[in-house]
Amino acid sequence: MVKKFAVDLYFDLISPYSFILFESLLARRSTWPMEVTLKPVALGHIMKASGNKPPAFAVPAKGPYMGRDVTRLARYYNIPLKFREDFLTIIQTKSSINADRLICAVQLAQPEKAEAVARALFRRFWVDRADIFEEKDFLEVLSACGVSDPSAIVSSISSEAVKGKMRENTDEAVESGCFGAPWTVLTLENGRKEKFFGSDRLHIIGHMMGQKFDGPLVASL
Ligand SMILES: N[C@@H](CCC(=O)N[C@@H](CS)C(=O)NCC(=O)O)C(=O)O
Repeated sequence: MVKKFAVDLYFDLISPYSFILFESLLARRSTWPMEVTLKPVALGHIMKASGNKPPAFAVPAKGPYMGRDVTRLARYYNIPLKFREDFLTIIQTKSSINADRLICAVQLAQPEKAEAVARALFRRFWVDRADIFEEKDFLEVLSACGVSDPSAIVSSISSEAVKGKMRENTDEAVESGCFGAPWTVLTLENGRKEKFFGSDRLHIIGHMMGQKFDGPLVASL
């Protein structure tokens, strides 16, 4: 049996580049020998802990660039992401932490549904331009994904177990040198860990596993 590489994908739903890597990396599981573990994190905390700032606040020109760049990337990967014009307002007024915690809650209670829930949340926010901030948003997503007992899962978002899982992912990312999202940690055969910032290092991740990057993705979305 081919040995699989362990790949930890740290992401925040509020990050459009995280959505791009979520889809483009996961789609390659059918050809690359890897086991991907999804690790939702609190990007705001990572920014603070690493002394970073959201790019558009650090350098105003990065805001409009990001909109164009993300749109171009999404088109390249055939991901129906639509960059939101209200993105800067949203990151100043809302938090995705509960939506990220919702993924952790599903991972703890019904792990086989966690990837579908993460995808549904990404799509809801970045494709349908709907909210992922309130209990009603979460209930809709969980029901659509066939998660059983959605109300109990939503209530568990504020439990110590779920909050602790998010904290653990976030601290682990920061300790590994993370300063933004997405962040990927690939464990090589000799145990060495290679770390990657961004969705634009996919070809190098594949290369380090001895795999060829086969270009744009025909998404099954
Ligand atoms: N070049 C990267 C950009 C990723 C990126 O800008 N991520 C944002 C969050 S959406 C971030 O954490 N930025 C921190 C930074 O640029 O230092 C890519 O293509 O994925």
